[in-house]
Amino acid sequence: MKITVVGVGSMGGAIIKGLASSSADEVSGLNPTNPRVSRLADYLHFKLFTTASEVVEYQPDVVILTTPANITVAVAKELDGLQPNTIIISAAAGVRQYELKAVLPNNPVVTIIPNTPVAVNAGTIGLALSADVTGATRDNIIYVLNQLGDIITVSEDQLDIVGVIGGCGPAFIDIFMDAMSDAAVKHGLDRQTAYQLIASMVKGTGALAYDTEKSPSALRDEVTSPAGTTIKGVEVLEKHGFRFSVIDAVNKANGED
Ligand SMILES: NC(=O)C1=CN([C@@H]2O[C@H](COP(=O)(O)OP(=O)(O)OC[C@H]3O[C@@H](n4cnc5c(N)ncnc54)[C@H](OP(=O)(O)O)[C@@H]3O)[C@@H](O)[C@H]2O)C=CC1
Ligand SMILES: O=C(O)[C@@H]1CCC=N1
Repeated sequence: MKITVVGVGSMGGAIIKGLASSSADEVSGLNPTNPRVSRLADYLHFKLFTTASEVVEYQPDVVILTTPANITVAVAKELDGLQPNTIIISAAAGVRQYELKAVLPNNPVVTIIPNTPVAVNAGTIGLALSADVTGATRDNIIYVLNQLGDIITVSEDQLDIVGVIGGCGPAFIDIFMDAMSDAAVKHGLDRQTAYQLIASMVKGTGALAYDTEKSPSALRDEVTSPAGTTIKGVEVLEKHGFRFSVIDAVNKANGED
């Protein structure tokens, strides 16, 4: 399958890395001339276009839109010569299917919110299908996204909150990990050992929750030994409003004033 990623920035680059490492497909990118992107194309060996008309001429089977959200509809409009069965997968946060359908009326359109771990095929991808996406088209979308990580299928009106948790979530976890590494350094660990320790701990915590399907509170209870060390730390997190900070970060990222 020919897959073209339009907009090779943080997200587009992560998707290309994920597809390049696992895919038997022909992956390409479109980005205005930019040395950073040229270097990535050389490194990962993908075909790089610099104009929409080159992509139209190339006739990919799947186009993944990862351009800045505010220009994504205009970028999609430039692709209006694509063959009608080219699947459009938009990753632009907040851009609705009807807006893309208005400029590409003949193409199947779905919206996703992926996250940067797609680069290592461990992504979380919120997917909103549309009513006209069925059969082989739907199967091809699932085939492409499955290579990048877990697919969470939701209705389009749920995609914003799925995007905040799954898409913004890695940044929130990164801040937590960075703070933990400062604490580890304060208590004598070197920075590299701290990073390795924390990344492993977060990976394992996620894997345990995922595999056992236990609730986070049940898993926390298994760690907090009576009169032990963990509960002392939990008390401090509660005292400083850690939970409220997390809930309110999600509120604000989801557009609440
Ligand atoms: N970052 C993330 O974790 C996530 C991002 N998204 C979505 O992905 C999209 C991109 O975000 P992100 O990667 O963070 O942003 P970036 O700014 O890192 O990437 C945007 C890319 O688009 C390129 N670009 C600009 N104009 C055009 C154009 N006309 N045609 C083709 N490419 C163009 C830019 O090129 P140049 O730099 O050369 O100007 C840049 O490489 C957004 O819509 C965002 O909502 C969704 C989920 C998660
Ligand atoms: O910050 C953003 O707007 C994008 C969407 C989800 C994650 N990053």
